[in-house]
Amino acid sequence: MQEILDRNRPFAKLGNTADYIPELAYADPDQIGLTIASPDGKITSVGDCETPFTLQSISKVINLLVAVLDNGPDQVFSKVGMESSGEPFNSVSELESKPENRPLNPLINAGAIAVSSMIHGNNVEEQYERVCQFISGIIGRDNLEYDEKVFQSEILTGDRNRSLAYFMKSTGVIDTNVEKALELYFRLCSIKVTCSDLAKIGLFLSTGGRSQGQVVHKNLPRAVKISLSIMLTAGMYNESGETLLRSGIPAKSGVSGGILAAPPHEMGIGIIGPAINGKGNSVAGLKILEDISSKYRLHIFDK
Ligand SMILES: NC(=O)CC[C@H](N)C(=O)O
Repeated sequence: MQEILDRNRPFAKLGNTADYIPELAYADPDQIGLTIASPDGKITSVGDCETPFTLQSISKVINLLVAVLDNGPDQVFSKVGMESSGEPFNSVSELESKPENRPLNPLINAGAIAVSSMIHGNNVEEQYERVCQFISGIIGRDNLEYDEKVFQSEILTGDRNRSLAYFMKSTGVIDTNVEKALELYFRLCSIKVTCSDLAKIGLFLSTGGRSQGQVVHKNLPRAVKISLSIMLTAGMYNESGETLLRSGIPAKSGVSGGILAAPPHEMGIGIIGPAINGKGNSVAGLKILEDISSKYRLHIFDK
């Protein structure tokens, strides 16, 4: 693992920290960390895995799981599609051109905002707490919090997301209060995690939704299967096809530079590298994922 990390460290120089969310620009572009969680419970980390970062779009996977458990897949996918995307993650034109204006999938911004709005709860606080409890149950710590500065930064500058959300309200995809839906979405994107948290979530997904060997909700295996399928085809936005070719692992990126990966039945992987490329994916992180895939023969078509 150390060798893979060191070999790929220089790739960070080819990327930049996200600056469209101003607060994210302060991250250290040279931070690189990697954690693997094995099915026997062993957690192995190399590099800078202590510094927390915000979940950003990785939260979209969790939100999808909770929304599917809350509403059932039929209801969720009556509002949001399940296709992969050739457009940037915050594309407006794509949303406008789709039949019934349904977002293409739950992992692009429009789809994720719509999915968040379907999470049960009487108010944003309750919805947020339910998602946090879900994550806490997986990672085994209940002191989760969100980064207030990143959250405020997104609230202040998130007009592209706001326009996606208001458009979806106008077409009936969102049928709750738009500002509340956005507040929840931004809060969930701002939850602070570490590489080992991501690796534990990855392990949970790769084992079909088990925590300590137990399936904690009878509908989880189905919800996990749905999430992994969409991560495989759309988890890296308009770089998902190339990532599928190179790594072949269900994975989800975030603009803070995190990558969550879940090779089925194998392990959970958490990676951080805040220097991202133009498609919003960690440059060194993608390289590390590819090397791990080849080292441990994790490509789904290697089997
Ligand atoms: N790709 C991402 O991580 C995007 C998430 C970010 N919070 C946004 O909405 O723009």
